[in-house]
Amino acid sequence: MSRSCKVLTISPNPAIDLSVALDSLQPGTVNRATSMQMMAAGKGVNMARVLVSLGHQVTVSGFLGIDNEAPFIEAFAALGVEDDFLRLPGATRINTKLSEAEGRVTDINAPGLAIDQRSWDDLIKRVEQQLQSPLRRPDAVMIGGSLPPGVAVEALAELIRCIRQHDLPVWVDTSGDALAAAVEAGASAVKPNREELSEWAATPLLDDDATSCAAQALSDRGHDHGGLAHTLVSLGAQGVLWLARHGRWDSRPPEVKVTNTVCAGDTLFAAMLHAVLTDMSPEDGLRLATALSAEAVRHPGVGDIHANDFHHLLEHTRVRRLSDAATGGAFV
Ligand SMILES: O=P(O)(O)OC[C@H]1O[C@](O)(CO)[C@@H](O)[C@@H]1O
Repeated sequence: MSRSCKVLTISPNPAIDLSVALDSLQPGTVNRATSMQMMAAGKGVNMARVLVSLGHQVTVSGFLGIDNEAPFIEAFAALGVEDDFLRLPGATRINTKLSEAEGRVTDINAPGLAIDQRSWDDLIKRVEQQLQSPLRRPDAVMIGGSLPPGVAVEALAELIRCIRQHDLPVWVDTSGDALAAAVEAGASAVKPNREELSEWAATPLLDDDATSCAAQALSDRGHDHGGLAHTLVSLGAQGVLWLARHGRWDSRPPEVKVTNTVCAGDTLFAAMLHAVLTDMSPEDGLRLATALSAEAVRHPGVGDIHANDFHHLLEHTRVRRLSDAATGGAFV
């Protein structure tokens, strides 16, 4: 049993995910679903699920609308996490995920509840209270997802700087201007996928070398701002590229039947934080996170470490250490 840590996850813009399974999506026609499922979600909530399954004590925070908070309250009770979400009038957004039999997923993510400056200031105060409390102070903070309407990227930067001033690592999974702002504000780790990295680099990433160069540029930019100990690039079935201060690795999961990719990235990021907090070897940590993320794509929701064949997935996940100059070499 590895060490249990305290983690705070913050979801400025959580969501109820409506996962709709269909044989194949025919836009502009009536489509019949084969199944439907609703789940309290958003990146911070999903990451909390993974961290709890890996044995950590988690507090969840962010903003929830009081009109439809029930699925969140149920989920938090089932998980055994501390609920520190601020409540606001209105409803939390519903994000629709259309997953086709062949594994393609179409996301329709709503904008979310508008947040005013006062509410954002309240969130920062609430977070600071936890960071200052000797009993509740976390070992790390994760911030996940898009920014809700009314929240500018400068506000995210302020939150990150506040957490860094308390000398805590802050892992941020976001995209677009918010990703750039997070890096400049000193985020400790980020996890763009290829498209998000391409947007940050403002260039198409047509091959592995271009992806690797852009990841290095992002990592260097983070170092210049005193943060980014970890840059993780999630590459879907191709695996993960990981640039850390102490080396570079990549990984490749075994082939799995893809049913729903929605929570793969959240699973990967949270499992990597677990690996770092519990001092796993880089190879074992990246193998675990990659395998768990592969497990996640087989169904809606996050990866399940208790899946019957998880050991098989783990054994068939390849990890290799990369030299500083190259991406070649044999998988170990
Ligand atoms: O905040 P964003 O970028 O709209 O993403 C939210 C979505 O991301 C997820 O957390 C999956 O990564 C979904 O549960 C959720 O609907």
